[in-house]
Amino acid sequence: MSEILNLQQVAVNFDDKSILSDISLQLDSGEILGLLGPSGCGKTTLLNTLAGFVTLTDGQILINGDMQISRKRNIAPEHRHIGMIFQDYALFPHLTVADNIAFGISKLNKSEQNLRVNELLDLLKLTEHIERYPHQLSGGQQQRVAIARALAPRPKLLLLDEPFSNIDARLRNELMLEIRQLLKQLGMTAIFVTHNKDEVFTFADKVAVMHGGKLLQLGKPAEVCQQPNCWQVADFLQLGSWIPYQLCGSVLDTAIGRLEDVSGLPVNGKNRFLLVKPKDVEICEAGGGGSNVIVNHISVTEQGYHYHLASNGCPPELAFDHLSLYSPQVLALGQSLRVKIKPHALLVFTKETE
Ligand SMILES: Nc1ncnc2c1ncn2[C@@H]1O[C@H](COP(=O)(O)OP(=O)(O)OP(=O)(O)O)[C@@H](O)[C@H]1O
Repeated sequence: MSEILNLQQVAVNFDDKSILSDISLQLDSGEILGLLGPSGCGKTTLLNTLAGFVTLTDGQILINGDMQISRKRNIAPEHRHIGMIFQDYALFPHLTVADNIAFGISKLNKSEQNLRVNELLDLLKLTEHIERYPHQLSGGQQQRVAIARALAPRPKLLLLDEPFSNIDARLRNELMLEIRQLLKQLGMTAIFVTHNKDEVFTFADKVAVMHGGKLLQLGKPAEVCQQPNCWQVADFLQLGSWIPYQLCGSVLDTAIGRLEDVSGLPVNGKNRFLLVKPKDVEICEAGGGGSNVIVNHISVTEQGYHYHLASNGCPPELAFDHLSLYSPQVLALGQSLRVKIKPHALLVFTKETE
């Protein structure tokens, strides 16, 4: 597979304030990258920098192996061969579906324009709406028009800023799968921004998790989920609950039990937390000792009951107030019980607390 995009130590400042720093990533032809991170971490700024709406402060961007962009060598957005789809689709309200799609290809002769528009109408199942205006379309149909418009100039790379945020939750999954299939069919390379980790796992081949203007981790969704490389990634992806621990030699103590022979962990100190995935917590059979947690919230989910547990009767330095447990077992609010951690696949981080 050929490389379409290569970012090397990209940095962007606004008014001398660092917004993006040291961003390096590569994307091969046909790959879909999901850019994930908390609000304000710089996702949209990164898309705008790639599209050419924001100027680089440092580093370089290489598009399709031959277009080199740096602070000294800027290339105008219209010459970058990049298509962009905005969160609100930004369709022209006074143009029909066909004219919206043809907007970026006005330099082609009329018959070529018509050929391309018709191809895209067909591909995106919009043919019956050809004469409609944006306000006469549903959110999903407007999104398809925006995609068709961005694809019309045959870009090398497609950028999508929160493409599913305006879509009804019930339709979202269906639409995501449909658009993913379409991009794959076209062999299109794409980067999309989202806050929603579930979207990334449905739509992306690769995930990039950002925080504070930096790229923290880049990898396949399953890799990032199973091996987050720092607490911010684990925290943002809500991979589990954080509980404090103390380490004494190779014995790790928590409010819900002791784990033996855990060698190679960071030495004891402040702000040491164990990431406990819900599947790694189990309820002890009766007679397994006194209670160590209390149920302080219950919700119903497709996977059974979701309980929030708080520690009960442990030293203050090991206390926690939120441990997730999914179970088909019926427990009452305020009920005390005993749980333990299954001693495998432990993830331990130094988590900075406010
Ligand atoms: N034109 C600008 N001038 C100055 N600061 C800006 C400008 N645009 C964005 N910022 C700042 O840059 C930071 C990153 O913003 P950006 O919109 O890229 O984040 P984001 O991750 O896309 O956020 P969200 O998920 O909320 O859309 C924020 O602190 C924002 O206030």
